[in-house]
Amino acid sequence: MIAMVQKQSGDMGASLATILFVWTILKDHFPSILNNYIKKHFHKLVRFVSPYIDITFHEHGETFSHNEAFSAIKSYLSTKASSWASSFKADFIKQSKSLILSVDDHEEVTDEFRGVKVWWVLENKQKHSETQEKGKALALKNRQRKMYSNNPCIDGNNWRRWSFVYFDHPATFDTLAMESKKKEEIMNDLKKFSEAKEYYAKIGKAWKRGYLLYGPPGTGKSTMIAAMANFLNYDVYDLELTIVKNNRELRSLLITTSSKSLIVIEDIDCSLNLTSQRQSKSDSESKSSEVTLSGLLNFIDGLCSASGAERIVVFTTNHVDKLDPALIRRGRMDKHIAMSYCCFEAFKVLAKNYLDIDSHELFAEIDSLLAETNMTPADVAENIIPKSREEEDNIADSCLKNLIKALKEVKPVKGEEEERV
Ligand SMILES: Nc1ncnc2c1ncn2[C@@H]1O[C@H](COP(=O)(O)OP(=O)(O)OP(=O)(O)O)[C@@H](O)[C@H]1O
Ligand SMILES: [Mg+2]
Repeated sequence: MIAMVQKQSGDMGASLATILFVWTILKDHFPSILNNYIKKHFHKLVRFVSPYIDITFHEHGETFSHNEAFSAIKSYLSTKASSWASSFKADFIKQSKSLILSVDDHEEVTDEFRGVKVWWVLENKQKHSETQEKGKALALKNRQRKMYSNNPCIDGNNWRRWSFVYFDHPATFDTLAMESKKKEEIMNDLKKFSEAKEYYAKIGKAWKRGYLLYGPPGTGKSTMIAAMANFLNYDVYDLELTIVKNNRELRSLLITTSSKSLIVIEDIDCSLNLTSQRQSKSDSESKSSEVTLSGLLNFIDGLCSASGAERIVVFTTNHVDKLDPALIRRGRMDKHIAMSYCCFEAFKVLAKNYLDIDSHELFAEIDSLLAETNMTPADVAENIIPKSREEEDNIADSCLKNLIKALKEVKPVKGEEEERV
């Protein structure tokens, strides 16, 4: 919003007209370098003789906060505008229950304040707001992210629900050992989710997505969570259910999580033994924790519907078959991801990470050994880490030989053809 206030009148206005006239002639007849030079001084001159003062009121302040002055002017002008302007915008203003009419973009409203003439113009500076949006996104990207863990509730009044450390996990999808097709699918899914604010609002669903990561220990479930958080630039809330006493506490913890966060419940099967059998147990048997499956599900379902905040809920388990079907049904856990033993493609990611090699003469042998062996990426990684200083001369060679030896020691699991990572 720009207010042009009349400073002086008479001669000054005439001088400005003359300067503008001369400027038009100069512009057409001088080369661009000279043109720039004249331009600089021309603006100084115009400012000096101009009979007006321009005052700009931005809608948002430097810190992207809303400028109260802007709203006040908007309301003030709505009373004036009706007699001057012919094109209006109608909207709500904070703390006002009724609809406010305001001047449309570029529409001018003339006003007089203590004998001084003021022209008000609403200017929609698209570029400026784009810059603000970009600035906001950059600030969000560069903020230091946090990893929270919940504290037990000892004194209800002074309960510090979450403690945090700065989140600085190096895992990314690049370093995650997994088939590239599968990785891409997950990345696309995450990206789609993070850009779907309007879609969730349209269908009236809470802006959240549930992931279930399952697989044997050491297959990269926790590593995947770190990669997801890094990919999305989210905070992580590591929710330890075993120290949550009841549903009330659980709710209180969940509603204090912030937007753009991953809420993680690791080893969901062990956390509370939330299985069908558990539900049928009597209250006395399950009083160590009163968090119930239905409580957990309700909060997860209702989570963020009030605030419209963006959250991803991740459960991990080593035993997917032990989980209550209600907990993992589609719609609740939207995506089920099997994390499994190391395949050759996953091994190549690890070889690149740990040894910085893309190929090696021993790769073919490793390929066929991995195809008939169940070894986790954690074990593969452990075997290709250089163990001693002597290995430094030919690190890749000796580390790959270590791995081959270890693979040969692991008995092939016949008939148990599990899906590989
Ligand atoms: N898919 C993988 N990609 C890269 N590194 C991995 C992968 N899987 C395991 N690792 C390595 O092994 C270590 C252990 O893996 P991680 O903690 O992610 O396994 P997990 O599946 O969460 O195991 P658990 O079920 O015991 O919690 C990691 O720190 C990482 O170095
Ligand atoms: Mg883990």
